[in-house]
Amino acid sequence: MVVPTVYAWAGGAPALRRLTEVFYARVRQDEVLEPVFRRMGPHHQEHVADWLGEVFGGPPVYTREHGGYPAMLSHHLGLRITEAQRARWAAMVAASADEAGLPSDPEFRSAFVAYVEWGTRLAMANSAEGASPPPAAPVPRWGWGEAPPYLP
Ligand code: HEM
Repeated sequence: MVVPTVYAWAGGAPALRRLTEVFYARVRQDEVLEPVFRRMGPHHQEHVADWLGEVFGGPPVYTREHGGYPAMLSHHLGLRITEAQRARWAAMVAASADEAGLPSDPEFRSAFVAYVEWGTRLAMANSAEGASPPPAAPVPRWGWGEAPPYLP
């Protein structure tokens, strides 16, 4: 049996759209994150959903329509994300996954939070003063890691 992508397991694009809708509604109410995202554009949450979809093995929509890795990187350069902001982002997206009805099985959540830990730490490092990350690279593709779903 073929193991599905994390993207398909999550519920595909509609599930990730629900996730970022819930997440950014919370961000707007959050004293730590609201100032960071005050000037986000009207399509920010859809673009982040498209990024996540591509990372988790879905179609390369972010690369095709929003500029791929170089664009994603450029949005974080110079933001000077603090550890408090990063940690809040990570905790809030995990909590939003519950409210958005993403799968709650151990395998999915393990893969999901592993990417979120990795991605938020990278975003923070790239956003630091004087950071010089590679300007071009492929979009990461995140799989199941050590614990894929058991499909007999
Ligand atoms: C896994 C972690 C993360 C992912 C997947 C992610 C994803 C993205 C993407 C795809 C964009 C560009 C949206 C577009 O094309 O319009 C973006 C922009 C942005 N991100 Fe992140 N991000 C992450 C972590 C963070 C963290 C931890 C912060 C701050 C606490 C942050 C703050 C921002 C801000 C403020 C923008 C908009 C900047 C602008 O308007 O140019 N991000 N993010």
